[in-house]
Amino acid sequence: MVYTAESDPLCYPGTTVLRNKLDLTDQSELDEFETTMFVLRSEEPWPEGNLDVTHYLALHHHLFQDVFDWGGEIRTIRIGKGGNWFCYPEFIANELNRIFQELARADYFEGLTPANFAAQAAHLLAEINAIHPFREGNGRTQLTFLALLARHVGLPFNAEVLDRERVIEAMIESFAGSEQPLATLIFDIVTEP
Ligand SMILES: Nc1ncnc2c1ncn2[C@@H]1O[C@H](COP(=O)(O)OP(=O)(O)OP(=O)(O)O)[C@@H](O)[C@H]1O
Repeated sequence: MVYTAESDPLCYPGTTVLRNKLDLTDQSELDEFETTMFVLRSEEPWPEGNLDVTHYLALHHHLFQDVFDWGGEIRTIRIGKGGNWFCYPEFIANELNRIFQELARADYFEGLTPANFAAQAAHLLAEINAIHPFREGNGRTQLTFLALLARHVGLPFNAEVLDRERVIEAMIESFAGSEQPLATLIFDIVTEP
């Protein structure tokens, strides 16, 4: 996805194409490579972990290890999308720790009704999106982590509900302070069709 970014050492000079392991300098070729590898890696078993920051970073590393050298690493430049600036890099580690401590304190959403799970998971995802820890691959890591959480609490994860436009709209609304569309989307994902 195209970002508002400062001059970016992770890109090939004079372009907005991220340096990658195949040295593809054409954005559409990189997109295709990224998608292929993401799909392959997401069909493999995901890294084991404790639903904490380390686990979240390991998940991103797993999904993007074939494409970028910095899979699982926190970004170091400021980025935004559509006029929304995400967390400044110097605060990302602390913010991630804070939000994942909240998740632990909430017992990883165990034992909640689907509606309550959806509301709490919407808040978690909205926070993680506002932090946007990685230079790329945030949306896909968010949704993979949501699938992990649903599995952890024994709820289904109906991936066919994931309409791209609906996800992005709900995320943008959550950034603006309204988490309800995201909660409704997650409710639809974790309840049987
Ligand atoms: N204007 C915006 N404000 C806040 N969040 C946004 C905005 N536009 C998109 N997003 C969210 O940012 C995330 C996408 O981030 P990023 O591009 O790093 O992830 P990706 O996995 O590479 O891409 P995608 O999720 O689009 O496949 C998604 O959760 C998306 O909903």
